[in-house]
Amino acid sequence: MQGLFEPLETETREGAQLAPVVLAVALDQTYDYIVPAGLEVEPGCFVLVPFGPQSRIGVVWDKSVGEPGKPVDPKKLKVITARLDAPPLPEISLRFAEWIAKYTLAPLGMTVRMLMSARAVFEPQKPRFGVTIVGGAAEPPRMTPARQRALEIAADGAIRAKAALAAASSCSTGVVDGLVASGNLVEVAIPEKRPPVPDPCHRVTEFSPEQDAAVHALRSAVDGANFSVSLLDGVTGSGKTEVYFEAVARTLERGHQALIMLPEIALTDQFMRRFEARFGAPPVEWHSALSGPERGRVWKQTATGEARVVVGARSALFLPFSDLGLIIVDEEHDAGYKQDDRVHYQARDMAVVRGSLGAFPVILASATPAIETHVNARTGRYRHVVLPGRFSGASLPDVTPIDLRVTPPDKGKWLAPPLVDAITKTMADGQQSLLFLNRRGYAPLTLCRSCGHRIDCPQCTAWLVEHRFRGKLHCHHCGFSIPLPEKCPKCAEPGSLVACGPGVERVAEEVAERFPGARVALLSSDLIPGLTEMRDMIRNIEAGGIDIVIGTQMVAKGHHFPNLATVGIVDGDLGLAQGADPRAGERTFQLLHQVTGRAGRALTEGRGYVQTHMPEHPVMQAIISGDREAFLEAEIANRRKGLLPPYGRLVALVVAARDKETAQLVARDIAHRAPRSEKIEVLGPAEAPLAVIRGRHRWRLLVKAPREIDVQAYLRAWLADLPPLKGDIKLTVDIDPYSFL
Ligand SMILES: Nc1ncnc2c1ncn2[C@@H]1O[C@H](COP(=O)(O)OP(=O)(O)OP(=O)(O)O)[C@@H](O)[C@H]1O
Ligand SMILES: [Zn+2]
Repeated sequence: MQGLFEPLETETREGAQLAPVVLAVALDQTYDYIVPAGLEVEPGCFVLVPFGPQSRIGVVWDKSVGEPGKPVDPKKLKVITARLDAPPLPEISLRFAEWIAKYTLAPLGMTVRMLMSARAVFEPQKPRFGVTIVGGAAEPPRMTPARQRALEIAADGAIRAKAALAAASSCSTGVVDGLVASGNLVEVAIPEKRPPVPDPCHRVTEFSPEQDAAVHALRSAVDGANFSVSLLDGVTGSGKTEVYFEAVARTLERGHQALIMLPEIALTDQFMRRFEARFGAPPVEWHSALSGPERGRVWKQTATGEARVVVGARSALFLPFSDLGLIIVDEEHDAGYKQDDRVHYQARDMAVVRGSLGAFPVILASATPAIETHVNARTGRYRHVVLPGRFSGASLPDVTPIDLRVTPPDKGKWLAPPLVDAITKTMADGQQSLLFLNRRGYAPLTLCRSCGHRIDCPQCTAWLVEHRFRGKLHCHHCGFSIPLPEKCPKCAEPGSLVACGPGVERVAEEVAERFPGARVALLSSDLIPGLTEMRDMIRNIEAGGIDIVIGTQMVAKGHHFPNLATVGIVDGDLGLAQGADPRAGERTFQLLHQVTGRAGRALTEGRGYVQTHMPEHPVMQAIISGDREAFLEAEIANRRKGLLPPYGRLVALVVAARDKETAQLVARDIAHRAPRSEKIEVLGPAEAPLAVIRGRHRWRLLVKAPREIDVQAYLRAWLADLPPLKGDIKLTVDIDPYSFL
């Protein structure tokens, strides 16, 4: 790509060559810097520049961006300090950063910052040194058995770290040092490990006729060598992964890199193994559990093209791929693709943008596609590739509602008798059960029986959640925590506190009581120390070492547990109460459908049970009947009528301040200054449902615009005219919001 760059646009002022630079800070423009004589810079390369009193890293841009304001006095121009060693960003990364900044209204510097997500790349590299044998050297003057062993092992000519050689020859590193001193070994830099290369022809998968048609459609999208979006819409267990692997294979054959995005990369051990079985080598992983140096290595390997297939979380989209030719967004409906921090972007949508900028195909895969994606497939904007049945031939699980009004659980218990019976029977059959509750901890509320006090977070409008295993009360919004109190913090009555409602820990407690012989696994992100432990646990479940799995949403996604027969949803109504969220119904449907879809994937029969107080609710009806199409029709009709996405566009503005009145006044003032428009509605301000987070009071505005309106232009005009926000007041702009709290 770099060859396609236009020559750098530079001006000459008083003979100096200038380069526009974007700094990775919250500023929306380039700054001109003098390129010192003898230094070569090109667009995309990283430079160190003085900025105010500091030194900062910036990216040389290929044109000036933003309002440079008054021309800078040439005498005040500063000089680039140095060019950094990191590979330059390809041109497409610059265009991508600009696109996202424009779309999300984030400053360009902040989207550029996302392109620099591996700090190690920009730090001076300390090469690691190892030792290797010196051919033809004379025997060391003093030969010991230890020296002998070390030399025998080193004889193969490999480069090893000193410690590794010492360990292999059961001697101390002192022995190795001695051999370096005697000239028998020499210290050399250890070359960076190259990632193994996936082989598109490693294994030939036999496909069913239905799968084969889908494979064909996706392959031809790759062969089209142009931008297209395909929705791979297949029921749970239909083999979407195996099918899209063929698109990856084709991309590799054509010599391009591929990116597979997964919502929960920490849980993808199974996925990695399947990839390796298909391609003979693992993909390169990108996620938050990587160490700093690992991140640096992956970042570089995507730039050099050594990384052929990257599997990553949403931030993988910002890696500097030199020749990306395919993006797959698996579980494309997953709300985890929306980033609600700093730059508010929806990674699935930005993957589509990246594909269009790079003129290559994008594949969105899901068993429960987002309404937006469905509409795009129906209108023909996306290709619709369907896998209607499970690969194993098994049918989708039957889902039975358990009406909690009719058969409630015993007092102080959470599993209703029909669900308990189902688990008992499943255990007797030697099969697995899964209990799903999307709530971490033991109980969501701790109440004083004596004075009625509810223990809440001092900094947020939220109750503290009891985590009994860790003996703490926790705020899930700000991380605040206190040890479990023994008496009421308000009335000081000892022993008066009671836990209300269930979290997964409490369900686990009940399961242990009811099924004393069962082997139980509790999967909740806060209870598992790390990636390795998590992967071990998943493998154990897969291998049948567990009878009852209890988990939060981390068990809902993507797993394939062959022996799992029964899925019980402890609280089916949990996601439906999110008042203002237009996606609450859709999201609940997706989650419940995905969870029940874990059952009966390899066995002939799977069963799902949903505990609910409202079995007649349309979402419950859709889950129970399995009639996805009817549910979609109703949801799509609702969206159309309400001008909700994708028929209309939403933007959330959130004003936050330490002082409640200030937040409200500022929000009102902002609303008041909204430019008049016949077509655009500005709703609010209203106090946010989560009225206080981390001690900041929050007020929300919601902008509703028809699809065809350039809502960014409207917002830009509006925001440009606002008086500067004083003190600690913060305004967040969230285009296409997913959170309405
Ligand atoms: N053609 C095939 N040959 C062999 N095994 C297959 C084939 N297709 C699917 N499978 C197996 O069937 C199981 C389900 O496939 P897969 O996990 O790809 O489905 P999925 O559609 O991605 O499911 P979900 O949406 O529930 O995650 C896996 O164990 C997979 O290896
Ligand atoms: Zn809090």
